[in-house]
Amino acid sequence: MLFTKVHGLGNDFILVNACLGERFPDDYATLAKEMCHRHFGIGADGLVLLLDSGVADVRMRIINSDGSEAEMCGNAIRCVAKYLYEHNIVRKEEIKIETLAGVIVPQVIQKNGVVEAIKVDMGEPRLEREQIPMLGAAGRVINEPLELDGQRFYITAVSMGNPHCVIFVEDLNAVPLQLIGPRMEQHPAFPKKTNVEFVQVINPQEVRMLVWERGAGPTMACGTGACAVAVAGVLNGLTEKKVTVHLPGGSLEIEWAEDGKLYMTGPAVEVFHGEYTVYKS
Ligand SMILES: N[C@@H](CCC[C@H](N)C(=O)O)C(=O)O
Repeated sequence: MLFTKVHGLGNDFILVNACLGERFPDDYATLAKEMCHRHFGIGADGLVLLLDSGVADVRMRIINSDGSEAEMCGNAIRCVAKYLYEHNIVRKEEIKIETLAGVIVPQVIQKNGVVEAIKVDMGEPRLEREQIPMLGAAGRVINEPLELDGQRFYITAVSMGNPHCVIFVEDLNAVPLQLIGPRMEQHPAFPKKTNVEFVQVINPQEVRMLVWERGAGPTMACGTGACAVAVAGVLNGLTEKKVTVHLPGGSLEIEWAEDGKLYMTGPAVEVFHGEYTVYKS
């Protein structure tokens, strides 16, 4: 099976293009777990499958390294757009990509004929509890207390198609991510589990963030997470609608625009191509 290894700010993926006739087993969950394994496989945070679409240029499926399927992935979709454009598979400056979170539209930004960045129309955030079914009553979840093993956290819940739990902290260096991340991910308040973002505000235009991803653990960056953080910052009166989000792997520019949509701009990198032999472990 031919694949391409890609990353967006160190959030890395194995991309398999089924539109090119590439064949792969039906059991995506096992395949993702095996291919993404850092020691027994290629190593990645997720497996990205490209398939034919009836409504867009291409369909993207994202399978986390634990085998679970996510609705959307911001870093992966930038990588997919660059891959489709540079390999002349979809040579359009605006590419329509079908995901479980709807059709997402990345735009290829070039400088002197070279793809410099990808700006993605990530759509509108979803804030109603009905869409993030948790904590009971109607309304939004903005800076609300949530108990976790006797500790109280103030959370803001934002869905970018996939669920995010944003927690603002005074000092990011003091956050025990490995300890709280997996427990918050699996907190019963989140029936579909959740991605968890810890955020320190530097100033109204800049934040630092750490992420524990649902189904993947700590990653170097999360595009949907950065969008959720931008929304949470505005809702909590902490940041402006245009914000730079600094992550362990680099920075993303996020804008919550007047049309209500989130726009995410950042890099995408193709690392290498390879051939994977499917085996039974
Ligand atoms: N890294 C991604 C998000 C990938 C999916 C996530 N782990 C989930 O299960 O929702 C991003 O860049 O958005």
